[in-house]
Amino acid sequence: MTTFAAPATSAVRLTQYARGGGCACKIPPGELETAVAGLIGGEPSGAPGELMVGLDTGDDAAAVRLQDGTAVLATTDFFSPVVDDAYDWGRIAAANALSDIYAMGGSPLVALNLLGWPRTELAFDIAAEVLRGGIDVAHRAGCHVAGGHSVDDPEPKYGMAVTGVADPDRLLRNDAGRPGVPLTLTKPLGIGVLNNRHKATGEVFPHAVDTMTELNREPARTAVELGVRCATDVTGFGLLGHLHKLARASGVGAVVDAGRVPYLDGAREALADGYVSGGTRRNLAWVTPHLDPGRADDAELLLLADAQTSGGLLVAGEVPGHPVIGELVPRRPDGVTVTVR
Ligand SMILES: Nc1ncnc2c1ncn2[C@@H]1O[C@H](COP(=O)(O)OP(=O)(O)OP(=O)(O)O)[C@@H](O)[C@H]1O
Ligand SMILES: [Mg+2]
Repeated sequence: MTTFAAPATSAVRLTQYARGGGCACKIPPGELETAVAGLIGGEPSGAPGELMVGLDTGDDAAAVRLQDGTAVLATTDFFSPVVDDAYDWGRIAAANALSDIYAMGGSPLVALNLLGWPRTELAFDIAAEVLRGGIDVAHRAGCHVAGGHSVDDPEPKYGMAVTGVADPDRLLRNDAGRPGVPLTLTKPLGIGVLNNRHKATGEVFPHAVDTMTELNREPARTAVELGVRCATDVTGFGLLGHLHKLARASGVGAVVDAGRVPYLDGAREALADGYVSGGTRRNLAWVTPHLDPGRADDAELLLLADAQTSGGLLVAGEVPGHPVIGELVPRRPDGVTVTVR
């Protein structure tokens, strides 16, 4: 029998096992789009449902309309440790995976765990804590957890594949934005810089953990009830990256009022102290050719591009109780999709 010299749960700093962390470890948006470009197009013959949302718009989840008038949603997300605490990491990863279902206007139905674990380096009871966190959040969302898949992996990874349902006529799509509509953001930014500081120093930011474990269920439900048709969630590509994707898919432009964007306490200090992830810098570089920065300086732009993990919804419409941070406008002929003012 193999014996492990793995440290006890409380002694382990899980973020030290991750090269990146959370959604900041996503493949950069430009590289991802190049990699999946060849997958766009072909349709299977005899499929029992109609593909309403597929790869071409890079939306949050796939949507298939069944003949009974239901849309089935499918999405998956997993990443390396974003915080040191195993239970919190599990909760954050599950809230993040479920978020793509909410970002489409749906309700999660059943989730499967996806786990990568360095089994000779980290005790499996730590993985059990991660899974416990995930299940607790899924159950809070009213979602079954009914299986999964686990592999030996040099870097720990956790997430879920989630199936949900939605009304096909009331989806929140990322390509349904229209000029003149206000933009609402339902969680403050700054998760990326605080997580980066946590990884570097071990300081714990409970308010960031609270934000990341909060479900996007209520604002999504409210948006659907109010007749909103366009939204996405703000994750690894940052507000600027996800807004660029939404504006591009919708064929519109977008304006961000930088002074109205909310930030978590400590975010500006973390940025000033240099805790910026490579993912955030890549986000800004990717968006820059399509960005009119106005008078925003580099620090402001880095915060707006900060790679979020389990961030809020970016809704093309008003959601009571959450700040309006800009609006959609007509498309600009010069290729700029996002203007900061
Ligand atoms: N390996 C892959 N094969 C096919 N499609 C992929 C692959 N990786 C990502 N995609 C697709 O690319 C698009 C963008 O992915 P991305 O992960 O940024 O969006 P997302 O699912 O909204 O995730 P999140 O909200 O967690 O950032 C999605 O439509 C996704 O399904
Ligand atoms: Mg998403």
